[in-house]
This record gives sequence, structure tokens and C-alpha cells, in this order.
Amino acid sequence: MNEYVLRTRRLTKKYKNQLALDDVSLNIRRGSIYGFIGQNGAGKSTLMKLATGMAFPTSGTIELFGESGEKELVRARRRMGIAIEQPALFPQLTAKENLEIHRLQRGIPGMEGIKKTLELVGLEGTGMKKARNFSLGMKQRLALAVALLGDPEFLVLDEPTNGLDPVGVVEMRDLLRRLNREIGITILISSHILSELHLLATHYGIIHKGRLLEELTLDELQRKCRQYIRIKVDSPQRAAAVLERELATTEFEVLPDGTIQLFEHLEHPSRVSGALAEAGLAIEQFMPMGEALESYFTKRIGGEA
Ligand SMILES: Nc1ncnc2c1ncn2[C@@H]1O[C@H](COP(=O)(O)OP(=O)(O)OP(=O)(O)O)[C@@H](O)[C@H]1O
Repeated sequence: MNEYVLRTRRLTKKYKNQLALDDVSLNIRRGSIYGFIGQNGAGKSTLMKLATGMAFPTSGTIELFGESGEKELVRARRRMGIAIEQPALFPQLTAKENLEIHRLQRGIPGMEGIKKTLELVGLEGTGMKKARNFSLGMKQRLALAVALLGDPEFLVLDEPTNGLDPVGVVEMRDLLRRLNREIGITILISSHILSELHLLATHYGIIHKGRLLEELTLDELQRKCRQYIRIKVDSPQRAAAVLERELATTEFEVLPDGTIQLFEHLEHPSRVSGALAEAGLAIEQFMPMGEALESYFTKRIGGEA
């Protein structure tokens, strides 16, 4: 079985004068939840449209389930569920009727799938309620249900949490996690808020002005957003010696300006400050720090802007 569900190589899309995607080589592993992060206009939807065949690349290649030929791509796309832009939801119809229309349009056999899909997204109890009376969260879940018709192996979701309140975001996150863990669906999900995808996505791709700046795993992201104690003393060299000798740690860094970042003993800051004070060091600054996810993202795109 192919290890990757989607890979692009040097994918580029130009709209007249606008370079929407610039040389993007992205890799989505089977079984992963790939969080695609970028500001508005960064190129997230464009990549999704190219991957799903809703638009055509200017140059570069797309490989889906290991296939990249034209005919093979068409076939591979049947294994995908797509929610990009609002799907055609009929406001005067119920959830079940909406799904039935999409099922018929796409030639998916059998009514049983609809009941199962409604249960999956938690809309089975909506009965005769019409879609126009749904909350935004319910509408988003109905859009997800449309994407789930036909039992896709790979879901492509463009900002499914956009506009949801915090409870709606958590519900959507739980639902997607379940689809991934229990049914094994690979998910590509975009957002302009990194923290919204945190602890959901197993992999991250950061896109800015059409360029993929970085791909990283959840582990790597967490390491980069590591918590530490920021220490400023009159003699960083002596402080470093105290940390090594008295606190038996080498998990620290002395920055060029003399500030120390200590990655251990976060639980016992007083032990650290006590050891430094006892060695006669004057402590000018002693602060627990941690780069929040959002600031990592801002810094990352800021550095490449
Ligand atoms: N059909 C189009 N014609 C011309 N320019 C386009 C078209 N579609 C997208 N663009 C431009 O390409 C760039 C990338 O847009 P895209 O929609 O992919 O960004 P995005 O990251 O999905 O942002 P958003 O969250 O706002 O949708 C933007 O500058 C946008 O204006």
C-alpha cells in the first residue's frame, strides 16, 4: 500500500498576475491528520482545488494514492471526500433529504449510507428540522456528511471550523479525530488559526504567500514551542556552571545576549533560583516562558514574508 495519500511536486498555480501557489512540494501520509496552516489568501484553497481536480495546475505534479496519470487521478479522486467552499445545501430540506440529493447526484447506491453518515456526524436526531434552521455548527457537520457519502479514504476540508464558537470547534475536532482513529480516514484540514488544529493534526504544513515554508510533525511542533525558564543574571558563565553542577542539567542554552533558556526543572523554579542566589549571582530576570503556538506561526511567516 502506498505510504502517501497525497504528494505534490513543485506545484504552481498562476491566476493572471497572481501567483497563488509557488513550487509547493507537500506530503500527506496515509492515516495522518494534516493541518494546513496559512493566513487568508496564502493559497490553502488553491492547493485543495488542484488536489481535488476543481482547478488545474500551471506546472508541477500531483500524486494521489501513488497515482499521477490523468486517468488514474480521476479514479483516485473517487476515493476522496471533499468539503471546499460551502456545498450546495438546500435550506428548505432536512439533513436526510439534503444527503439523499447529493447521493443521487453522485450516483452512490443504497439509502443505508445516509443513516450511517447522519449518525457519524451526530445529526441523526434532527428529524424534520430544515437545514435553514440549523446552527452554523450543524451546517458544517452536514457539509462534512456530504463529504463522507461514498465512504472516502481521504477527506479534504477547507476551514471546517471557520466561524464556529469554541464549543463548535471542540465538537468538530472530536468528530474528525473519531473519523481518523476509528475509521482510519486520512484528513487534510486547513485553518488560519494554528491553535485550532493543535492536538488534532498529527502533521502540519505552513503556507505563506503561496510557498510551503515548512512541514513538521506534532512532535516537532511541540519541541519548537517548548516551555522554558528565562534567566538573566550578572554572569551567565557562572550561572551555566551552577546549573550543570548543582542542578545536574545540560538542558539549557546561553543566547548571544547572555540570556539563559532552561528547559528542565520547570516544575521547581524555586530550586533553580535558590541555587543561583546561593552561588552569589544577581538575578535580574527569572521567568517561565513558552512560545505559544500562535506566536510560533507568526514568527515563522514573519521571517519569510
Ligand atoms: N479564481 C481566482 N482568480 C484569481 N485569483 C485567485 C483565484 N482564486 C484564488 N486567487 C488568489 O490566489 C491567492 C490564494 O488564494 P486561496 O483562496 O488559495 O487562499 P487561502 O489560503 O485559501 O485563503 P482563504 O482562507 O482566504 O480562502 C489569493 O491571492 C487569491 O486572491
